[in-house]
Amino acid sequence: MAGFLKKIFSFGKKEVVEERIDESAPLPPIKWDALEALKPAAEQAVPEFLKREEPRPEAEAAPPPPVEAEAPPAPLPAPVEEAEPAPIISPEPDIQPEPAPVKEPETPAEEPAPEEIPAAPVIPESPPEPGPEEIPEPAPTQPAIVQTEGPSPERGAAPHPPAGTFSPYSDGEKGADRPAEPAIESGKEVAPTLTPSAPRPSRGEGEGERQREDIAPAAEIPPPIRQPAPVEAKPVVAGIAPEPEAVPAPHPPLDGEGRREAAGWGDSAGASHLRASLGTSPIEAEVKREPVPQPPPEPKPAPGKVTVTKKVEQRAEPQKAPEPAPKRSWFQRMKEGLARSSRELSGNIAGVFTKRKLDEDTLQDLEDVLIRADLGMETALRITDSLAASRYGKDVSETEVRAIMATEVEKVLTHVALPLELDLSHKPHVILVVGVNGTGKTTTIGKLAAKLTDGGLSVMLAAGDTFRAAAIEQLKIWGERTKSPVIASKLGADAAGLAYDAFEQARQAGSDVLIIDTAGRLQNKTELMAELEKIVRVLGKLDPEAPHTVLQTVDATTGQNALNQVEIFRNVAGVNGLVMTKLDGTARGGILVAIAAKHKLPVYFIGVGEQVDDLEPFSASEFARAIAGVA
Ligand SMILES: Nc1nc2c(ncn2[C@@H]2O[C@H](COP(=O)(O)OP(=O)(O)OP(=O)(O)O)[C@@H](O)[C@H]2O)c(=O)[nH]1
Repeated sequence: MAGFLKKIFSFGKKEVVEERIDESAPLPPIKWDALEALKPAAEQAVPEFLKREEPRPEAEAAPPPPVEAEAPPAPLPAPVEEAEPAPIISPEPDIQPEPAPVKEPETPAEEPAPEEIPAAPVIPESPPEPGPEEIPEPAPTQPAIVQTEGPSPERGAAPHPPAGTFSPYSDGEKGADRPAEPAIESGKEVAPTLTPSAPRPSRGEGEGERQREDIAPAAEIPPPIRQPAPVEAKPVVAGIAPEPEAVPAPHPPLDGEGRREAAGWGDSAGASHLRASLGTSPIEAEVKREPVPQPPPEPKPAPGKVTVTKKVEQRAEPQKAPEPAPKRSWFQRMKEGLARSSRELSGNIAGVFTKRKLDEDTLQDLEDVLIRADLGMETALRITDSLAASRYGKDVSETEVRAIMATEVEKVLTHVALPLELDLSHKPHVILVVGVNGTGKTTTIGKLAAKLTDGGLSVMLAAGDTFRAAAIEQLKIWGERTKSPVIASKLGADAAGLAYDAFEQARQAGSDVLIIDTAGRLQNKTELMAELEKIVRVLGKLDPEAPHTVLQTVDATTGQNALNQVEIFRNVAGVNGLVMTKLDGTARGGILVAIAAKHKLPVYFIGVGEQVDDLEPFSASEFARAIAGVA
């Protein structure tokens, strides 16, 4: 370098002296303060920078060129779209400038990311490299990933790591599919899924969206800031890294899969094609892992006993069937059925003898009470006479009156409380059952058949109630239950003819007993009663003594009308025995005493329920105590 001339002006002497500066001499220190003072504000050198920056906002035309040069990936939108018809690529350019580092926290599980960051630089070519380092298998995987990313021309334009890694990943398989594998192209599913805008929504759901969000702010960040880009690659890398099955990366695969599903790829054949063609089996593995639905938590065994085999199983506690309430005895049922009658009677008796000595008036009052209880005039007089004989003129308690009543009622009933006797010299012994509608004929037949069959007798049933189809079916049911053959005919058939046929068949079958049901009828219905008379007459043709037993069912709740019923049926059909039914209900049991006293007909059974074993032999004492309210 030439020497530096320094001119010194001497205003006094006007001498010009040229001194040659010694180059070797050290430069004097610059006095900045002095310079600043000397220079006018307009001449400041610093403004140059300011000027450069200011113009940017005004006319960015100037800056653009450098920007493009620096970050070609960003402006790529246009080229990207041209290169790839897929809409997926177009959005990518916007995303490239991502400042991913900020979002990374979203993918927490990816701790390895920081370590892999250094690998990021390699990413542009093969982003998944970090993965391979960790896992030996990655070799095949990397290429797959590369292809995926490769399709984005963005890379070619700009080696920017983030852009490259992102675009391929976001579009994922799609991008890779198209360019890389013909198989994919052939796949019908692939094309449709890629073309539609599906990828966008998928991104929104998946990683792509995150990246966008992250990127948006970063887009304006100057180039130097982009350096963190490699960091951005982390998520991508993480997503890819999991490809090797060994990598347990959780989140990234989710994104990938989410995209697939959103785009309609799912596990479809298209997806499989992609995998096969790309050889990204690891990715498959990842995708499969994540989607695997978590099995619903097994219900906790309830407190109690459990069985431990392969797993803990609740031991089903044997459901104890509710134990049927112990069946009350027939007497208890009868007693309860007669309770209303008994309470009413006892109350009335107590009312008669309250603070009163036994005299004619009290005896008359008692007689009225007993008659109103359906016991009948005869039975009432027996009771009052008995009471007067022993207690006349004395104080009498209600309890004493009830005791005397029980005794007298029993005396009345004892003569009728007889067991049913069957003369088996007659084959069959024919039992004709008659009664008013609904008094319990068919039910009583069933119960009786059960008793007889249980006793070893062969029984045949005849459905003589040809007026009601239900009655025929009802008897058949009883026949099945008691294993007794049932003779029946068409509805409306002649009942007498049926009875005759049944008798013959029973004879031929050698049955011990033939029980013939008849239609219910009111005793005042002359026609029906005539039919009943005809039945009896027809049976007598086969055996003059048949029917051997004529049972009349009497509803214990009927009241005084029962007396008339028995009267008529006895005259028409020759009733020679009674069955008092429904004594378990709200019975007016007193009528039984009246019937017994008047007609002196044997009472063979009482009905105390609807079940097969609810037919009990009649007991005078029990009935008397029950109706008198004596324990
Ligand atoms: N509580 C109770 N119900 C009875 C008893 N006997 C019969 N029944 C019921 O009374 C109803 C009439 O009984 P059935 O046997 O059909 O009377 P039925 O005399 O044959 O009737 P018809 O054929 O219409 O004349 C049915 O619901 C029976 O279950 C009994 O002793 N106690």
